[in-house]
Amino acid sequence: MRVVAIGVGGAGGRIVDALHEDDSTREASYLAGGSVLETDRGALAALDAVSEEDRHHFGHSGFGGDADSPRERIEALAEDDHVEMRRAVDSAITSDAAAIIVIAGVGGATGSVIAPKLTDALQRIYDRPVYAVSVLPATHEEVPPENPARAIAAFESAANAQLVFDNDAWVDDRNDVEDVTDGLNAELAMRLGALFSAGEAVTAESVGQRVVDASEVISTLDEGGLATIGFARQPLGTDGDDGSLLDRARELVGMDETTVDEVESIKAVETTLRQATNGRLTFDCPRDAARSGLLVVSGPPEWLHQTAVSDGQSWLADEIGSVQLRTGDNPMPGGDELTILVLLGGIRGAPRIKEIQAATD
Ligand SMILES: Nc1nc2c(ncn2[C@@H]2O[C@H](COP(=O)(O)OP(=O)(O)OP(=O)(O)O)[C@@H](O)[C@H]2O)c(=O)[nH]1
Repeated sequence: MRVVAIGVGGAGGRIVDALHEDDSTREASYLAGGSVLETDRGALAALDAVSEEDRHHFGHSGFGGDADSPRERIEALAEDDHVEMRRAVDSAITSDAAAIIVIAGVGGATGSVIAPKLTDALQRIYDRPVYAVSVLPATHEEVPPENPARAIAAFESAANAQLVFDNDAWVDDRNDVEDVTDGLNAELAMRLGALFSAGEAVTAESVGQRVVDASEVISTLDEGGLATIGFARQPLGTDGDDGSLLDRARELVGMDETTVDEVESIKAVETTLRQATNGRLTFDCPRDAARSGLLVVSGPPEWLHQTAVSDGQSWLADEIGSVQLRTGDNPMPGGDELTILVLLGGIRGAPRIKEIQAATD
């Protein structure tokens, strides 16, 4: 599924940069374009992969200079420059993109004010879904509580859904977020990349038996609310001293290079799926809070036995208690790992969000 990524503010810009990096490592590109809007010239200049023409500085109108808080200043700027901002990103939005994603750290003033307004403006013009990627601040950061609270609420009405990344789940409270942003952004970009590149097959051999196309991702996110991504990988090439899983599986079937035993495949999918679902999600929430789900199993075609995939689907359906579960496989000919991506959508009433909203009461 091809997407255009629009980053707003410091976090938004760096995450678009990381998506470009991730996209360049994939066999089939999912990033149709990337654009960044930022008030801080230094942060714009520090980006690597975003082209010069896709970096847009705003805030030069001088409005908001006498505002009481950074948030009020950005609100005044947004009022003055909103048409200019929307036009600035228009050129990145190409017709081959099935969706637009607007990315921001919602703890800051720029991201929390501008990104929901931009989402609303894009939603009015383009006839394709506009998703927010909201990065929540870690609890040990000192951010004005109204920034995340108001941004989450504004995205709820402006975006088709919010894919959430919670820094709190990923940053140790002894660390400053700014010291670990490269790792956080690479992780988020890898998970978004795994979601959007599923189904972007490059060869006939890599077309799955149950292909995940753009409409499956869109339908999963159609439940609105929040979404979170789980991910796990299992190397098939090395398995400690016992020889590789791949080798052992091939031995079981008489050294046939292209066949993998069904039982071995079922076990590998099950273990990896449990890690993806019960391990760290981009945003932690009770698994049964989801109203929709998407399971994507990727790996060498000989490992993607239909029984293994459908057993995995049954396990996940039980775990999340959702009837709206879509499943697909994504064959990677010649690959040496099995990866599982779980997208949970339609999440509402998550404890972490209630906490953020309560902080402003
Ligand atoms: N995951 C991640 N989080 C970040 C990154 N940079 C900042 N953050 C988070 O996002 C919040 C907002 O920071 P920025 O994006 O720099 O702020 P901004 O939107 O530019 O807004 P102002 O600088 O306040 O005008 C911070 O409080 C952090 O929680 C990043 O590169 N990755």
